[in-house]
Amino acid sequence: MLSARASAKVNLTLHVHGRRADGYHELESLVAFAGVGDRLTLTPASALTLHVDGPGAAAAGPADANLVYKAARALQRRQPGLALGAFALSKHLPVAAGLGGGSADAAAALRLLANANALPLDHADIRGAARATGADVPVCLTGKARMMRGIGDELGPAVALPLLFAVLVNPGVALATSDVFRALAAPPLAGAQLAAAVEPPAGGPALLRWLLAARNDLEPPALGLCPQVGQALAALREAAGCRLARMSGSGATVFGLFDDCRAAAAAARAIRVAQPAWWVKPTVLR
Ligand SMILES: C[C@@](CO)(OP(=O)(O)O)[C@H](O)COP(=O)(O)OP(=O)(O)OC[C@H]1O[C@@H](n2ccc(N)nc2=O)[C@H](O)[C@@H]1O
Ligand SMILES: Nc1ncnc2c1ncn2[C@@H]1O[C@H](COP(=O)(O)OP(=O)(O)O)[C@@H](O)[C@H]1O
Repeated sequence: MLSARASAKVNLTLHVHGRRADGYHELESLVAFAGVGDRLTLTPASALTLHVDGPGAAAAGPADANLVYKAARALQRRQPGLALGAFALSKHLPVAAGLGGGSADAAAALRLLANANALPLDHADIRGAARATGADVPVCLTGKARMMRGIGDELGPAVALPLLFAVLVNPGVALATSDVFRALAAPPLAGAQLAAAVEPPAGGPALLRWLLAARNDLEPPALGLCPQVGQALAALREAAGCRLARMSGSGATVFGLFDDCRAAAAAARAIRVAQPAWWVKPTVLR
């Protein structure tokens, strides 16, 4: 049996440049990965199957619509002789949460299938299957912090982040990515003057200044659709030692960055006491 971690993705920044003719949006985002996630295993078998359990299993929807299947089928179309097998997904991340849980699961499926079939991860068919499965899957496949551009298909070099002590807070409301982009009502991309690609600075203080000067353009429309995003941001901002609080992706999960792991743990404890129904996780982003 092969096993892979599917780590939550956190968009430390997310700038939307505009809407393309096909409805997708070009963006620029510094993506990092958290120490919390789902777990996927693959046991050799002649047929492709998927069993889902864990606290998020029901919210993830029917197994046959799972992104694990979509990724496996996308790779099988490109590699007809692909050895498949029985997947088991332990679903812990909140669903439709801006943490890319489904994309992380799909990327984990591609990593396991690559391993089982002796395919290198940078094989054109693995990369093609990732792109065909979802905009966030290519970056999740790499699992390393980096800038993501285009609609998620253009990836910058891996970025060595300093230790980022964080708390992730999901206020228990599912937000569909497409609804948040629609509410943004971004201008068409055609004619937009795109600035040259920028890489984040190395080093803690410079990186924090750079992060503070950046934003998540999807936060205002998400706040309009889901006021609980504002409550979760306020809870983080009130916590001692919180340097930055921002929404990840299309929400509703927000993250706070803290001076050290004790401050992050204390903030997580206080938020859990005040909001026992929320999903609250202290973690390190890398
Ligand atoms: C916004 C981001 C930021 O990392 O994350 P999430 O909030 O979903 O985690 C991603 O770009 C989401 O990636 P992913 O969730 O894989 O998107 P997809 O399944 O391909 O697209 C879902 C829907 O989102 C919209 N969409 C997605 C990506 C993009 N660059 N422009 C878009 O307009 C489209 O309406 C699309 O139909
Ligand atoms: N393995 C999966 N985990 C979570 N959601 C999944 C999965 N497969 C398919 N989905 C569907 O994908 C949608 C987006 O889920 P998710 O990836 O959790 O969103 P987000 O990227 O906003 O965190 C959900 O509506 C869900 O029904």
